[in-house]
Order: sequence, then structure tokens, then C-alpha cells
Amino acid sequence: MRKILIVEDDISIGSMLKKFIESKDIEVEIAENGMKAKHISKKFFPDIILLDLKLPDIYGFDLIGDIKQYTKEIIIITAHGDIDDAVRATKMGVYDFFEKPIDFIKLGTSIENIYKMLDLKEKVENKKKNSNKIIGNSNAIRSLKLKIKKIAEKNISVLLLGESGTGKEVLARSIHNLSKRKKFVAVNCGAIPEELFESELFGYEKGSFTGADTAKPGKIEMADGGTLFLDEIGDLPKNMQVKLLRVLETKEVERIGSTKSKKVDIRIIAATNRKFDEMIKNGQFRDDLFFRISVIELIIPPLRERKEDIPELANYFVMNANEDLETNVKEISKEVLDSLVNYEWPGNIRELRNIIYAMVALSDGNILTCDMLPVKLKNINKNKEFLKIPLGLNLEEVEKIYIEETLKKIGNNKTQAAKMLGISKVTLFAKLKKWKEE
Ligand SMILES: Nc1ncnc2c1ncn2[C@@H]1O[C@H](COP(=O)(O)OP(=O)(O)OP(=O)(O)O)[C@@H](O)[C@H]1O
Repeated sequence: MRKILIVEDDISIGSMLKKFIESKDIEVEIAENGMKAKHISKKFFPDIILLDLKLPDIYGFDLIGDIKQYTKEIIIITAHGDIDDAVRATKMGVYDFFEKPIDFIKLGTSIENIYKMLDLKEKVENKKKNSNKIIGNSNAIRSLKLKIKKIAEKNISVLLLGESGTGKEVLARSIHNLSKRKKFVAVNCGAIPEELFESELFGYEKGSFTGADTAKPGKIEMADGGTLFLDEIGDLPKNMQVKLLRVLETKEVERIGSTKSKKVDIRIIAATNRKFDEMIKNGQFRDDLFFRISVIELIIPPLRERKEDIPELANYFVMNANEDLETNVKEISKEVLDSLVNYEWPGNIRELRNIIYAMVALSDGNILTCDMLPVKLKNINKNKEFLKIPLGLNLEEVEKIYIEETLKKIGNNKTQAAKMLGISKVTLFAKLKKWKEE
């Protein structure tokens, strides 16, 4: 059910507004002063707050900081509005501004527009949620899926390790979706300038520094009851590492400029593509924080080590691209699939996704063919070397020739050969020993 809170001390205007909005099938609550407005918004979580500026106990603008976090949009209604107020409202992110007497038709349109926008946002969110499906059936992915099912509901910190684009965020969101936690709040530590970290994570009170016009909760507080995903945690500055550790130990957070701390219940999922042991050795990352966040460590292997997932992923991205680009590609040609499987994917799944999207966008038929491949993939099959093996040999003899030729090609490096052949080093040694003894 849609919900609107009216903050208005004039009882007759309040009840007129209530009647008008209820006629649109929206649930309405009224608060006659600022204190009630804070109290009700915390429990009612209205989609929209209609806020009168002149209230008996507070000036409407000074209330916005306290109620903003409990609603999606604010509309201001005022008897004595001037240009300055309208400008201030826009700066504070208020959606619309109405002068009394209220033009109900215009107000109705404004409310409808907000709901149209919110519906669209929800659709995009849902789509995002669905895109958290973990595609792949390789041993590595199957085992990851099993593990996350086991740990999802337990309130333990998880550290995801893997190269860029391997799907760490997808995995983090899947863990969250399988848990009963409320919201998923993501922070990309690699994208925040150092001087903004503290306000981003901890929030601030109004007036705590120049430019802090309103109070703002930080990401930690916003994740209360939910999951806080700290992407690129290796980029967290040292002074923030100490502060984060304190939050995890005390389960309390304090906004900048506040003397009061607030209890928070968060589950941390962190991710990095950097090597923690080196960072700890160099003093770049605190080991006490590392132990706190890495109760469970999950390693996501690069795509080149689970090539059997490539066809399924490629088909999945063709389907997604069809939906997003309104195309109708039905198939990937065998040659294209061969090239995709033979490529090494330094950018992992993100790179695969981008290439498929580009190919779908370029195609004008219903099959993806080699001429649409980017140059780096076009000649990949041509560059492959082929080995002629005579017919009539038994499989073990074929295997022996193949392994010997592979070793020759890479300068007898047995570790690399085992990797290329997809067998363990022990197996490779055992085979070589057996053939030597024969
Ligand atoms: N197993 C998967 N199934 C389906 N799509 C996936 C999978 N893994 C990754 N993707 C897709 O690949 C892209 C990159 O994934 P994601 O952002 O999770 O990677 P990441 O490891 O967090 O990258 P970075 O380290 O750069 O932040 C996204 O578009 C995501 O939807």
C-alpha cells in the first residue's frame, strides 16, 4: 500500500489534504508538529512527506535532516514561500514546492509523477536483483554455491577474493539474498577520495563541518539490520581501518560531530583483488581488522580456470542483451564459441559480458558469427598450433605424445604444463615416472 505523511498544523488544511490523497487509494497519516512528524515517519516509513514550513515547534527546513532517511521524497507546502525558500528546497533535494492555497490538480500530478518514478526505480532494482543469479556449473562454482547456502544465514563476516570482474559483487549479493537481512548497502572503497571516507561511512551531524547543511547517516548506519558490502577493502585508508574495527568490536557507530553513539547490527561482506598477506607484511593493512573480516574466505577463480562455464555464461548474456537492447539473437555460432573458450579473459566475466553485448548490438541476424568478434578474439583459433597424431594409437599412447609435446613447447615447466593439461602436478609426475620406467 502506498503511504503519505502530511506534516501540517492547520487542522482544516490537513484534513482536506488527507481526503484528497486518500481518494487516490493512498494510506495517510497526519502529524501536527515536528516532534510527531519524527516519531510517525520512523514507524510509518511514508513514500512521500508533505511538509509545511511553519510548524509550532520547528521550522520545516530544520526538520528535513531528521525525517529524510525515513521517506523517499519530500514535497513542501507553505503559506509564505519566496524564491529563496524554493531555491533552498531544491538544494536540499526536495521534490516539489507548493504555495497555499494549494492547487490540488497540480499536487495530484506531482504525487503521481513521484509514484511513476518510484515504480521505475523498483523495476530497475528488481532487475538488478535478478542479475545476481550465479551462472556456471564448473566444480568451482558448484562448490561456491554450496558454501554460500551454508553460511548465508549465519551472521559471520565473509571475505571474497578474486581478480577484478570474477563476480565478487554478484556473490556478495547472493549471500545477502539468501540471508534474512533487510538491505544491501554497497561501498566501493576504491572509488572514495580519502578525505570523504569518514563522512561516507560514519555520516555527520548538521553543522559539524562547513557544508554540512543537514545531518546525514553514513553507510554503516544505513546498513543497520542488513549487509554492508565493502568492495575493494584493500583500499581502505589506515585511519579508517582503526575506526571500522572499533565499530565491529563495539557494534556502535558515531556520526561526525556527534557525542552519541548508535547501536548497529550489520553483517560485513568484504571483497578484494589484492594480496592481503603482502599488505599486512608491508603494514598497509591491520592484521586485527583482517582477522575480523575474514572469518570465512571464499576464493573465486578467474574465468580462464573454469572455461567450462563460458558457453552457459555467453548464452545467458545473449538473453540479457536481447532484453536490454530489444534484439532477437537466438544462437552463438560454433566458431564464436570456440574463440570464446580459447581466449584467456584477463577482464574475466565482466569482459565476456561486454563483448557479448557489443556483438549482440552489432548483429542484424539471429546468430552471432565470427565477423562480429573483436580483433583480439578474431585470430585466436588461427594462432593455435596443431599437433598431428597418427591414427591407430591407443589412448595412452596419444596422451603420452600430447604431454611430451606440451612439455617441449613450454620449456619443460611441469607446473605450467599440469595447469594447461588440467591435471594435478602429482598426476603429471606419476605419468612421466611410469613412462620412464616402461
Ligand atoms: N557467475 C556469474 N553469473 C552471471 N553473471 C556474472 C557472474 N559473475 C559475474 N557476473 C557479471 O559480471 C560482471 C562483473 O561482476 P562483479 O561486478 O560481481 O565482479 P567483481 O569481482 O565484483 O569486480 P570488481 O573486482 O572489479 O569490483 C557483472 O556484470 C556481473 O553481473
